[in-house]
Amino acid sequence: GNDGFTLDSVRDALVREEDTIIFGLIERAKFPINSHTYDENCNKVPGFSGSLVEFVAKNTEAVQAKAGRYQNPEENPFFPENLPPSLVTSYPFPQFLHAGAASVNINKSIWKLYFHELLPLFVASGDDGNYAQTAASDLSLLQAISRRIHYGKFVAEVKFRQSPKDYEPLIRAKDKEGLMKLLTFEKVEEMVRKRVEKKAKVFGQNVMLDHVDDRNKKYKVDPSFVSSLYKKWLIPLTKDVEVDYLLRRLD
Ligand SMILES: C=C(O[C@@H]1C=C(C(=O)O)C=C[C@H]1O)C(=O)O
Repeated sequence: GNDGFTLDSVRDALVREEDTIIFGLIERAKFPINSHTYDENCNKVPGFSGSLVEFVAKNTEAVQAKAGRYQNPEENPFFPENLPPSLVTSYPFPQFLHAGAASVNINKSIWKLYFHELLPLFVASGDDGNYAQTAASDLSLLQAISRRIHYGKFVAEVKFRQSPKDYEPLIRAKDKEGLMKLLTFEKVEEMVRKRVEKKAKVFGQNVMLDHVDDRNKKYKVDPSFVSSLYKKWLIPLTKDVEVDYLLRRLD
């Protein structure tokens, strides 16, 4: 069977993940850039080589791995190297994806994209010393973004099962462009872009008790940044994951 996965259900999961991403952006934007978090020559941890954010991310992932986080095929670690095994009994997650799914992990590029391009676009300059808190909010936002993008595996599996006869020849021919075209729904993408801009306005407004604060509209993250984040990065990367997954689908 389909283990309850349908095109509607996977799209609903992506819609709900938008909330997590937008709240994650709002939470990270509470702090200024705090560049010492990312500089391996600052906040040195004895015995650890790397920046504070790497220290927090690797150690947090290790704890979460032991507690079973990566037993769920929706979750992909940023530092899979040397990750400890789960210490707990696994919940029987449905094995909906093809086995090749495990080798699709673009978190290294997501990590670089986030720190080099995205972060400076939505946080203020400055330093308030909250480096550990900053690293923790970076990681939870990165995890939400990564979950969204890698959910492309589920989207692709649903689409493949709906019309294998359309997908199989393109997969055999390794026709990436043809696959990209077949899995793309422009209308859906346009709705996503509009909805996340609206959510950024609703979630990021200042809530006043006795009046609507519409004189001095200042949102906690810029709604047009959120829509361009989806347009330029999150949607294209989700589709890249869909294509990568499909290319392995008949192995
Ligand atoms: C995720 C899907 O596949 C593609 C990617 C989309 C996205 O990343 O939001 C939206 C529509 C499709 O072009 C989908 O069809 O829902």
